[in-house]
Amino acid sequence: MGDHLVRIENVDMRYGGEGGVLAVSGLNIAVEKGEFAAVVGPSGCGKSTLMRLVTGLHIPQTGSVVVAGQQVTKPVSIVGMAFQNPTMLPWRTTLDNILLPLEIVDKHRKRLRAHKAEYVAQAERLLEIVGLKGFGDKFPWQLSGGMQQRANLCRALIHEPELLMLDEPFGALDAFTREELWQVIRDLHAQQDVTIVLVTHDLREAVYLADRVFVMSARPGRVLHEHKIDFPRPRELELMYDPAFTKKVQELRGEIADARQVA
Ligand SMILES: Nc1ncnc2c1ncn2[C@@H]1O[C@H](COP(=O)(O)OP(=O)(O)OP(=O)(O)O)[C@@H](O)[C@H]1O
Repeated sequence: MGDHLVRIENVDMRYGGEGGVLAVSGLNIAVEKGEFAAVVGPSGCGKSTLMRLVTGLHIPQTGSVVVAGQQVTKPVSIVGMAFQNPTMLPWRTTLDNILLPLEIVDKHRKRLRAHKAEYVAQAERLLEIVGLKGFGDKFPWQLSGGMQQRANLCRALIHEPELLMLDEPFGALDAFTREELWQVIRDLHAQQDVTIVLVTHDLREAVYLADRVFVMSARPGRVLHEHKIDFPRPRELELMYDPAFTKKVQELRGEIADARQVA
């Protein structure tokens, strides 16, 4: 069914060679093109390992990882990534930080030289979507934590990746800023034609943003439950007061509590 951008089948991933830590085992995950998927689970269940598998930073010992129809055997260039702590270079302006991935990826480097104005316009368009219009010439240290995370999202999207992987990107922010950024990422997803996989501990975040939520078991991680989240879009923050929303969050909380007990 559907057209899968990410398909993980029967994957085992062990750290430190034979006899090492089995991080995930029998992992199966399929994410459709254009979908917003969230992955939740107990601490240490292998969520970050999953990110590394999809981006090709780890190659599994068993099973297969296919992204955009290609078996993953090395780092994947159609992926954008954003992590909890944005690492902006302090000596570069925000705009130049956003353009950085283009200087690193071979394919874009030549294009960047020839079409700089186009890419600058694209960066400015992204800055506008995330609410940072006019901040491109500021240095990262002149921005608040939430603003840096907004810029970080622009940087992850500048090369127009088909897939955006987000590893707890809002974890370090206060509750209000986090909610603001949920709306930013919701709008980016709606406007950019990008598939998103979000790894998070925050169940409200998962249910508010995602079309599909995967619940992982304790280590070795595998998917215990998969939920389709059907709340219509665009979703407003008020949705979180809806009894159906709370019910879904509680259902997930119960499943994770059970998964922890098995550990
Ligand atoms: N380089 C490594 N060497 C050995 N074990 C590792 C390594 N990286 C991760 N692990 C182990 O593999 C398991 C999964 O790690 P991973 O970082 O993927 O979990 P996680 O779900 O992201 O954790 P958390 O929820 O705490 O962020 C953990 O139990 C961890 O101890």
